[in-house]
Amino acid sequence: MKQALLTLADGAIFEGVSFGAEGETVGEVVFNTSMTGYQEVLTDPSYKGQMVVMTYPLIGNYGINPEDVESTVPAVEGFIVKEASPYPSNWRSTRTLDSYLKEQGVVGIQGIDTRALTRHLRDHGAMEGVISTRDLNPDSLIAKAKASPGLIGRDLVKEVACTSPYTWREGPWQLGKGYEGSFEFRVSSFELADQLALFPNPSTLTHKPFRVVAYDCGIKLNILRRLVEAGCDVTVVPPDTPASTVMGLAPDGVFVSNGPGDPEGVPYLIDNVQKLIGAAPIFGICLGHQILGLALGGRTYKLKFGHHGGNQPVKDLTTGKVEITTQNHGFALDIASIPDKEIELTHINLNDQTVEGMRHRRLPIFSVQYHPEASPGPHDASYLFQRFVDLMASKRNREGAKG
Ligand SMILES: NC(=O)CC[C@H](N)C(=O)O
Repeated sequence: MKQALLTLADGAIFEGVSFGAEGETVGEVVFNTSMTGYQEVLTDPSYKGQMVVMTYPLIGNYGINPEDVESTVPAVEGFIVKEASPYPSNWRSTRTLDSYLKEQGVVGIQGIDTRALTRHLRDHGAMEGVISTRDLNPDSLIAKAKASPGLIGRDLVKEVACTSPYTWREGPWQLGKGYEGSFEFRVSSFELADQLALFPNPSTLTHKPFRVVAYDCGIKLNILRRLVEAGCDVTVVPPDTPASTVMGLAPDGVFVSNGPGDPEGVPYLIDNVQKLIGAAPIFGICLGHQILGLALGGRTYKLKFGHHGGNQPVKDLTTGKVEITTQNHGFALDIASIPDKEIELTHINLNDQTVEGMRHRRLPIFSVQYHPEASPGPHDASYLFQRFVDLMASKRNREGAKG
């Protein structure tokens, strides 16, 4: 067993054992309270720049399968667990967590007191850390953690977002069937010919499916699958795609995805979304919600340790219902800072009363800070995909009535 060290920027030291890849890695350390779903956590692109400590003490017990990923490669900078199970037991498992992390080059550490680490992060806030199997000198590692760049102001979106557009037609996973439909990767420019290839013939456009253009800031695959399930034909575009190009695709609606890091680090996307306000129905999830808030002239700020896990209680103020939600964010929106007084708070977090959702009273715009696509986690918030479709349908009906 090879020794590994985790140090935090404030001088805290945790001694453990290497698992996954050997080496050295730096990132902001955050804790995730999901009991299962470690594959989805590892591959959620929003974790770029961060290392995750799982609070559940046994991780890896149902192994790794090729289907439960939220992007093709892991995004986490490092993985921290109490105990990594070497004996997975599940009919879908094809390998161990340890061998997967080794193959993917993700540095992990196990055998540390993850409860103590989590309490430390709760008390002192999420902070930079280093895991190393190479350098076991605590002072040198603490210095490296202190010197690391952190998340504030950095554009991590460009490291995980697509660089050319593609269409997506695959629906959610079903027992006995797997994923429905096929995912088509299309590298194209936005010339007119491509637009016609990307979307059905204009004469059929008044019927389903709804044409959605999704800004990819590191989009989780299950969001795309849930949009398809709700009746959308999705074209995914890079975050620097100009608003005029998006409108040139004549979308029924625009989606703005989750993504890593500080929302203020992606000013070009804020600018694009600002130009789309009032032009098309818009739905934002997580980073997309924060970007929408910034585009509306509001402000975002960093939470002390954020919300990461599948057990966050949220109240929908429009229905009075409480839902248990999946979350993964370290920044939040200050809704009071939005000058447009037509913006309404729709969802709050019942643990700390922070903003979890908003909508515009007149325009077809809404967003949530949490993850209705779950993956991993509860499905209580699936209705939000239907809300998006309903907004697009009523816009179509209005336009149909006019025409
Ligand atoms: N999942 C996300 O989209 C995260 C949004 C943003 N990076 C945050 O940490 O708040």
